[in-house]
Amino acid sequence: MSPLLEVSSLAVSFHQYERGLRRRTVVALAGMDLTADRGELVALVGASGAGKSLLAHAVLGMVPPNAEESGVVRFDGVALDPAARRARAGSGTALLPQAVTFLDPVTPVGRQVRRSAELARRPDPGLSASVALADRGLGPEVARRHPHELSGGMVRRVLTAMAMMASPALVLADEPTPGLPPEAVRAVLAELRRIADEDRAVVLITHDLTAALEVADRVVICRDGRTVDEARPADFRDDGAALSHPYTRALWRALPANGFHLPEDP
Ligand SMILES: Nc1ncnc2c1ncn2[C@@H]1O[C@H](COP(=O)(O)OP(=O)(O)OP(=O)(O)O)[C@@H](O)[C@H]1O
Ligand code: NI
Repeated sequence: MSPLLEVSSLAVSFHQYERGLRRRTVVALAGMDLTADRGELVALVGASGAGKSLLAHAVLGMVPPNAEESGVVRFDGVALDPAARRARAGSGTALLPQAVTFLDPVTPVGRQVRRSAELARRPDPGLSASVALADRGLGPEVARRHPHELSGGMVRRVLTAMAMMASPALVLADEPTPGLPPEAVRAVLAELRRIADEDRAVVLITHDLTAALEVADRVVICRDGRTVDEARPADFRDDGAALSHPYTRALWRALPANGFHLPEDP
């Protein structure tokens, strides 16, 4: 059976005009491959600029207008063009965004979660919003607050409550952990794991290989707009001898706990 999400040879380039009419093409994604099935948490790991967020935006059918896309994105074995992928966004596919800027700064968060419940056509949006927040340890007092009155961990929980309102089959979490204290990081990862265990597919985009290894079923490694390797968390151990790709080994050995070897080290 086909996996829920299958991205094959996805490429994205940007056309930029510089100094008058000279056109320059920047290849941002040069061949990304990724699958994620229901019940699976797949970590997409790679350095800054590797193309992780762009891949997520392409899956949502939302690459910027000056971009040109090629490759295939399938859902349940059916290739969907960007417009069809956009039609799924917010319902079948949810993005768990990186930033608090996704929230409206002047509206209490409870109202914003309620708005998501309305968009998801929940029969009782107010009740759905309270339950979704309460499930995440956020009571009515927190629902009345504005985004700037919440901790980073609380903001993540509000964003998750909003993203999950439509009961999406696929969740794309773009860097959900930076800037959070360790216990909030653990809570975010545990919630993503729970979401996958509810028979949804989760793609966790992160720089944080250590965090990814704690919860992922598979780790997909990308570099310079390409998928270079895929490994199982169990392969990341000792000196990395079980990892087949040199770049993956280098990422593993560069972790502080493994001695900070520079990627050039043998
Ligand atoms: N609108 C755009 N116009 C031109 N280039 C872009 C645009 N958006 C992204 N890029 C380029 O695409 C490449 C991939 O960017 P992307 O944001 O996907 O990286 P990333 O892996 O998510 O990095 P980070 O970990 O820093 O978030 C980068 O080289 C970036 O400069
Ligand atoms: Ni990114």
